[in-house]
Amino acid sequence: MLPEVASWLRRRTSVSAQWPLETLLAAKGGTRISVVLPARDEEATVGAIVTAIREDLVERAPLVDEIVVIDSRSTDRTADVAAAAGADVVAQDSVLPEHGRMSGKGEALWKSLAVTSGDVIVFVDADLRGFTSSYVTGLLGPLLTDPAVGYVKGCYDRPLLTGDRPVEGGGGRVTELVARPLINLHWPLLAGVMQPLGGEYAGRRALLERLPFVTGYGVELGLLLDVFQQAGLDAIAQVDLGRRVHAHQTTEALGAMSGQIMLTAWSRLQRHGRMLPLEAPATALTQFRRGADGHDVRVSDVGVGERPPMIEIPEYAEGRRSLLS
Ligand SMILES: O=c1ccn([C@@H]2O[C@H](COP(=O)(O)OP(=O)(O)O[C@H]3O[C@H](CO)[C@@H](O)[C@H](O)[C@H]3O)[C@@H](O)[C@H]2O)c(=O)[nH]1
Ligand SMILES: O=C(O)[C@H](O)COP(=O)(O)O
Repeated sequence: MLPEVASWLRRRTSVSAQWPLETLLAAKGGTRISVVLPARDEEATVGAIVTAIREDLVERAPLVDEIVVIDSRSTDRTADVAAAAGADVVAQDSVLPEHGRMSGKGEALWKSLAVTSGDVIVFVDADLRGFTSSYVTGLLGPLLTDPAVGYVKGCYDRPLLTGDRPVEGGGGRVTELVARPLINLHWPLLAGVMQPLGGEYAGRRALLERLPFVTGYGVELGLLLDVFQQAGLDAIAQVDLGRRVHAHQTTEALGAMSGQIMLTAWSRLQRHGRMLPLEAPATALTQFRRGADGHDVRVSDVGVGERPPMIEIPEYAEGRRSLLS
């Protein structure tokens, strides 16, 4: 391991228990905090997550100022369940409609910047099981107590739920098979980030609004690489949140996610001058399924789009200016 990585790990890794609520309340001062949950068809889990945050961090202690669920074109009761649990629910496509509709998780997160007011924003996936509010307090710890930190990633143990009992350490397959090797190959200084794709992280608005957001599942890798490029390793911290259990996607779906991750990495290699300009990679992914007469071919487009930094959107920038004046 590079000495810089070992040093970063020592200085910038903590565990959520190190950040008790009293410490955070004392450090919060006038900092507004938003929690954002992107959600597509998460009626089974979103309610319990919103309830835990509302009860522990809004009602019992005034730490979180708003909980916003971005409803990402759900076809189930996600919006109703989230609203009943106490979240402000915003339909992804109702935000900045004049800027069109892109799709996927990254689009939901980008749009969340335009409808929240926090100085610090905490993102939490809406498909987590066994969620506790210590996820949120843990992620807030370094941000509320150290002005040099701008971005905090969660890390955790990730079991794979299959059959009767979980396979410990078996989850996070795209992380282990695609993202981590890519990061170690091209961005070795980021090798200490234990869960680069994890969906639980927090950042300062002043930083997030200056970053482009990749659509789809490239958003986490894009943000991590861009924060590193713009703010440097020391602006990043990570907090051990314990264990993370979520709904697993099929291997086929993870293949498409991996394609998006690789294309995102490729775009940053080009943009950050780490690779000679080459012909753009193809975005068609060919996959196979056993059919009645041999193999059925499925071709999907795993190309990712990109939204510009939110601060470049006139409607948003105008709102920010009037807030600050
Ligand atoms: O179009 C979409 C797709 C997903 N989601 C939500 O985003 C979160 C994560 O999506 P999910 O499909 O559960 O992703 P995972 O399979 O869990 O993928 C992991 O890896 C991805 C790639 O880095 C990250 O985006 C995820 O946060 C991380 O959990 C969930 O709340 C989804 O409901 C949306 O809001 N819109
Ligand atoms: O983060 C990942 O690597 C992907 O979401 C896959 O996770 P899983 O292997 O736990 O389903």
